[in-house]
Amino acid sequence: MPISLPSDRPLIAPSILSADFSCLGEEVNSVEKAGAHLLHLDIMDGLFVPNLTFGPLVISALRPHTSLPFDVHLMIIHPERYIKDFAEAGADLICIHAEATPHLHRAITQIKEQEKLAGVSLNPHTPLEVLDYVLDLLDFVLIMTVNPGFGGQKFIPQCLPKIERLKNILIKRGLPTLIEVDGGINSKTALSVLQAGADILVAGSAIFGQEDYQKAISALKSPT
Ligand SMILES: O=C(CO)[C@@H](O)[C@H](O)COP(=O)(O)O
Ligand SMILES: [Fe+2]
Repeated sequence: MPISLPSDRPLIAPSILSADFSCLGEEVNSVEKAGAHLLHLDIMDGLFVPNLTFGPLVISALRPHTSLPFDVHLMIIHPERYIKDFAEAGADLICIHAEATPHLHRAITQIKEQEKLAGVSLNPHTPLEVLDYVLDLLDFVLIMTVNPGFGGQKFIPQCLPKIERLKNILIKRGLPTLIEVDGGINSKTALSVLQAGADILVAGSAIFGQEDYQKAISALKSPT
């Protein structure tokens, strides 16, 4: 059975991309204690995005350190090659990019066969229409509000109407699919993203870049 997510809104998913990699286990414990709901893990292959991060080995090493669900954001070409590996390493949510495979339906099916929550991510320029025929299969859609590849980038406000439109489509189609938003989320940008309809906020630098993780997470939960 796929994991059940908490019913709170918004759910906060700190991205460890901005954490101190020399003590990742401690960093993960700290955000868990500070009120995070999920742990966001950014997987980059140096091809789909111009950066490299880590693979399933790091995820399985972190798994015993926390009970937070693992939200794995695959920024890799042909993600279907590695879905089983990430599922076995401890992923609970697996998100692939629509732009990274010509076989989106097949890749989504593979995630579901692993009994994980399935998501598809869209780059800032990618229209929602690519999801037309798979939307009812998805547990969540991840709307990128920066060009993927790096933490600490500036939020792209032109993506806000896309979140609003997606929310309306989901309501119209009666789908329970969650909207996750990733990139440049901080206490200033969170409000407009939530007003547009986001359910899950990913934040790297706005949490791990701050001294007080609890304060940073609270500010995202109820931005003003
Ligand atoms: O997927 C990505 C970047 O490609 C993100 O998850 C970033 O790690 C978010 O970092 P901030 O923009 O919040 O600093
Ligand atoms: Fe991400």
